[in-house]
Amino acid sequence: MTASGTEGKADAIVRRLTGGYLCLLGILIALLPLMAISYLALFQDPKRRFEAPGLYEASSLLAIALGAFITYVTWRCYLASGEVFLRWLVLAFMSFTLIYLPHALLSQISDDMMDVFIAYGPASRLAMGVCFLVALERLGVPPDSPETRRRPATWGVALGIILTINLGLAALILNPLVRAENMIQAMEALAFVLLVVSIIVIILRRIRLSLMIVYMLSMAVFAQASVAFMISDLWSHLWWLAHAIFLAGFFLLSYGVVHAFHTTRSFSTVYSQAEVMEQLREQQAQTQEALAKLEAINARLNQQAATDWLTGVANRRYFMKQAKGELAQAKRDGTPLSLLGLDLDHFKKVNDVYGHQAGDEVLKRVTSVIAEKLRPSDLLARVGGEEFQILLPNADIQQAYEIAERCRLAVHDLAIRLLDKEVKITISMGCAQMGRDGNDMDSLMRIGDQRLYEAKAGGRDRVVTGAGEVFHV
Ligand SMILES: Nc1nc2c(ncn2[C@@H]2O[C@H](COP(=O)(O)OP(=O)(O)OP(=O)(O)O)[C@@H](O)[C@H]2O)c(=O)[nH]1
Repeated sequence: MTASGTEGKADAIVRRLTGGYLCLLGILIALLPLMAISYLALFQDPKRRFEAPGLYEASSLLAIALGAFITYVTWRCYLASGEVFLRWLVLAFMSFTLIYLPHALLSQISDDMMDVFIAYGPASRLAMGVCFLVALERLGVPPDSPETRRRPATWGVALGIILTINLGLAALILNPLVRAENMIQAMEALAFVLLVVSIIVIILRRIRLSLMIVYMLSMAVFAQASVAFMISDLWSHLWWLAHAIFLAGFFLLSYGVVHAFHTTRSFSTVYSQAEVMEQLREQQAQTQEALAKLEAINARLNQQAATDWLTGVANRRYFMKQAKGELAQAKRDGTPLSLLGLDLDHFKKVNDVYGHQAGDEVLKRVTSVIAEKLRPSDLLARVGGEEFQILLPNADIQQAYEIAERCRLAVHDLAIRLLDKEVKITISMGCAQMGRDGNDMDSLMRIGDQRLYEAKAGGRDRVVTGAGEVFHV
C-alpha cells in the first residue's frame, strides 16, 4: 500500500473514532442534568427548602419575557421561510409563554390556590411537548405560502385554544372531584413521554440536520426537567434545580432559533461547517465540469466559425485574420512570405456535366490532395466557390513556386471517378511575394489574382510567378 493510502486509512479510522467520541460527548452533555438531579436526590437532603416567592416571581417573569422574545424571533424566521416546523415551534414557545404566565403571576397566592398555581407549570411543558412532537412530524413538508404565513386566523385559533386551556385548567383543578396532585403528576409524566418520543423520532428518522442536534439536546434536557419536577416538593432545592434545568433547555433551543435567524431563517437549512464545505466541494466540481463543457463548446464554435463547411479548410474570414498576423510577423522577423491564388480549371463544366453534388465531391478531393502537399505552417483557405488562397510563411517566390508545382502536379495526377468516368481536374495558380510584389495583403492578393488570370490565359494547369514568367510542365 502507498504512503498516501496508509494515511487515508489512518485518517478514516481517526474520523470514525472522533465521530464516536462526539456522539459520546453529546450523550454526556445531554445527561448532565441527570447527574445534578441524582446528586441532590441521593447525596443531599431532597426535602431542604428555599421558600422565596418574590425571587421566584421575578425569575418567572423574566422567563416569560424571554419566552415572548424567542416566540417573536421564531415567528420572524417562520415569516421569512414559511417552514411548517417553525410554525409549530412558534406555537410551542407561545403556548409555554402564555400558559406559564398565570403560574408566574400566581406564585404569591394563598395556599388554597396553590394547586392551580402549580398546575400551570406542567401544563405549559405539556403544551410545549405536544407542539415539539407535531413540529418534528411536520419537518420537511413544503413551506407555507406567504399568504398562509400572515393569516391572522392561525394565531387567533392558537390564542383561543391557549386561553381555553388556561381557564379550563383552573376549573378542572378547582373541581372537588379531581385529585389535583394526580393530575399535575400525570401532565408532567405525559410531557416527559412526549419529549422522549421526540428524541426517539429524531433517532429513528436519522435526522442529521445540524440544528436538530440542538433540538434533540434540548428535548433531553426538558425531559430531565420533567423528571426533577415529578420527584421534587414545592420550594425544595430539587424543585429549584428542575427550573434551572428547564431554563437550560430553553436556552439551548433559543440558541438554535437565534442561529437560524442569523443564517437561513429555516431550521432545516442551517448547515454545519462540514456540510457547507461538502456542498462547496460539490458545487466547485459542478462549476468545473460546466466550465470544461463551455470551453469545449467554445472551441467547437471557434473552429466552426473559422472553417469552410464543405472542405473543412479555413474560410475567408479566418484566412484574412491569420494572414494579416503572419504578414506583420514576417515583417518584424525579416523573413520571406508568399501567397498563392488558386482556381480550379473549367469547373463549371464539371458541375454542368456531372451535377453540383459531384462538383462538391471534386472540391473536397482536390482540397485534401493540396492540403497533403503543404507544410504544417502553410495556410490553405477556400475564399470563393472554387477559389483558394494559400499563405506560405518563410517561403520566397522560388519556394512558393516549388510548393505550387507540387500541388498542381498532385491534382493533375488525381484520378476522380464521376458517373463511372475518369475525370481529369487541373488547377491554375498565381504567386506573389511580400516585398517583391506588395507590402500588404490586399496588394499581394491582387497581384496573385492577376497572375492566376495570366495562368488561365496562358492555357491553365500552370503556375505564374511574375510578369512574363510562366512556368508549366
Ligand atoms: N459544386 C459546386 N460548385 C460551385 C461551388 N461554388 C461555385 N461553384 C461553381 O463553380 C463554377 C465556377 O465557374 P467559372 O467561374 O465560370 O469558372 P470555371 O468554369 O472554373 O472556368 P475557369 O475558372 O475560367 O477555368 C460555377 O459553375 C459555380 O456554380 C460549390 O460550392 N460547389
